[in-house]
Amino acid sequence: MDAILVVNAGSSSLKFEVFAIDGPLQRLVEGQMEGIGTTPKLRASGSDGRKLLEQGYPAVEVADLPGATRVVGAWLRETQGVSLAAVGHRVVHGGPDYDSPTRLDETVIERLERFVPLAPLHQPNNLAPIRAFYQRWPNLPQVACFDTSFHRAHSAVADHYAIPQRFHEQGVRRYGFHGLSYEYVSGRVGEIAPDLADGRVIIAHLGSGASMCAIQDGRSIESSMGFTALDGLPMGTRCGQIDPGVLLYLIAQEGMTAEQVQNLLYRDSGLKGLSGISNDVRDLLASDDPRAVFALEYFVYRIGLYAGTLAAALGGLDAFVFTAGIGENSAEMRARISAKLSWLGAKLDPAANAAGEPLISSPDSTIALLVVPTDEELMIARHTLDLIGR
Ligand SMILES: Nc1ncnc2c1ncn2[C@@H]1O[C@H](COP(=O)(O)OP(=O)(O)O)[C@@H](O)[C@H]1O
Ligand SMILES: CC(=O)OP(=O)(O)O
Ligand SMILES: [Mg+2]
Repeated sequence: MDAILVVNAGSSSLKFEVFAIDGPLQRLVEGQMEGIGTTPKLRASGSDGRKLLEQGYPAVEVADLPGATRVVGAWLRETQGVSLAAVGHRVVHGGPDYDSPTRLDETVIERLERFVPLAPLHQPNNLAPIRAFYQRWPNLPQVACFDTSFHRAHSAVADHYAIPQRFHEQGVRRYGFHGLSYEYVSGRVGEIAPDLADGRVIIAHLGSGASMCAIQDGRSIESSMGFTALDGLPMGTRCGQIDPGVLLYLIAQEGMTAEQVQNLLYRDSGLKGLSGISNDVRDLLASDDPRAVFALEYFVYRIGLYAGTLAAALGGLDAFVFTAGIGENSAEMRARISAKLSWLGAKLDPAANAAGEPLISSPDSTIALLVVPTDEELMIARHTLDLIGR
């Protein structure tokens, strides 16, 4: 059977999904290789949730992402009887050049390498399986789908920092991320509530990485994230918006190196840094430690601030949409965030919120509140299929 493999590679895991393309796109398998380089374990399940595999591997066999790619590729071919027509990859940074999904070749891969410093936590991991597939199966079509593409039509004022223009020309721009998620969710909003398709909508992608996007007429006009996926909301381990003067202080007064600052801001900050307990909202909700309480209060407060900013960019607001791990699964967090939006006329329907229904606002709310599960992988599969002309 002809299929598309979708790959989303992180720092210690390789997530993948397989879609049949013989008829309409149909999800067949989803899985991930976790614990790469330490205690590798491959799990996979069918689209009905049925477990297909759970197997450990020696660390030497799956020492890195290329190793994980080979093991996953072999397992799919040998046991799942799929013949891959193409591989679609999530690539976090497309820089200034790539405003749409792109067929990968040597030249494109080389260009994407240049954006590694712009997304040090994501880009090298995204590129490793691309290279591994390219070496092993050079004729297999591969497509890069970028987190940044959906935001590339931002106005010049939204795309700039107030530093000399030459930096903008070098690529120091406010890109925005999570674009595949926003593209999918905004499409779903138009299906669920057609009157919102040309409305003013804020989508809050609240996962371990978190950002918010202002959408007008189905297009992104502003994002809480900028040059890198560090900006905007505080996240599991990332700081979010910070005065650049703090960085100068860390370097000049604390004598920190660039690498130390990078680790501090990407890995030891956010909810983890504030609470000293966990980066996981579930742990913080379950804790009565005042630091856990404070970290969540801070998170909700900052989401409220960005709602104001993005509503200003939109010149008003018709809907606020929750998505990703926290947004889809935590009624408690949705309730706390919605309370911060009451000045915008938001009123929650507690029963609908508890049920996680798509529409969770009450009839007298002046803005619609929605919960829309994201599906970045389906978006990648669709783009990949389009690009290989099937
Ligand atoms: N029931 C829940 N309540 C609160 N937070 C949750 C719940 N389920 C998942 N999360 C949060 O979602 C985060 C992961 O979101 P997800 O969108 O899967 O992130 P990513 O794809 O970036 O790894 C976890 O860190 C966790 O904090
Ligand atoms: C861009 C980004 O933050 O991605 P993730 O949420 O997957 O970390
Ligand atoms: Mg995610």
